[in-house]
Amino acid sequence: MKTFEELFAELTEKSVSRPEGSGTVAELDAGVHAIGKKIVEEAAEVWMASEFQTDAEAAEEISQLLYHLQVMMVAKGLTLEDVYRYL
Ligand SMILES: N=c1c2ncn([C@@H]3O[C@H](COP(=O)(O)OP(=O)(O)OP(=O)(O)O)[C@@H](O)[C@H]3O)c2ncn1[C@@H]1O[C@H](COP(=O)(O)O)[C@@H](O)[C@H]1O
Repeated sequence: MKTFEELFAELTEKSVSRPEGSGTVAELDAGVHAIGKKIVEEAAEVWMASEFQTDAEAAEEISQLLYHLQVMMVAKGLTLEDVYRYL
């Protein structure tokens, strides 16, 4: 179990250290366009799971959407504070 902040710190570190086999590194290398498509795909899965599947499945899809949003933040060089200031 990890928090939103802990995941962001992990992804930021991986974007620098670029460990072999990291899906995050591969996604960052694919670029903003590809990450954006992944976000749209995961958002649709959140909608479908929330409307038609179990709460646990909805929660899992939401976690995946949050992950891909964080990858976009790292790709754009945005910090948590850059986003939190609008919450
Ligand atoms: N939380 C996540 C996470 N959520 C979602 N995903 C990715 O997003 C994909 C979404 O799954 P789908 O159900 O859409 O499966 P899919 O369509 O078959 O996925 P693709 O083949 O299209 O990638 C997963 O296969 C993962 O590749 C994640 N990948 C990594 N993390 C965490 O990010 C950290 C860094 O991971 P690595 O960079 O892989 O080391 C670790 O703590 C991981 O637990």
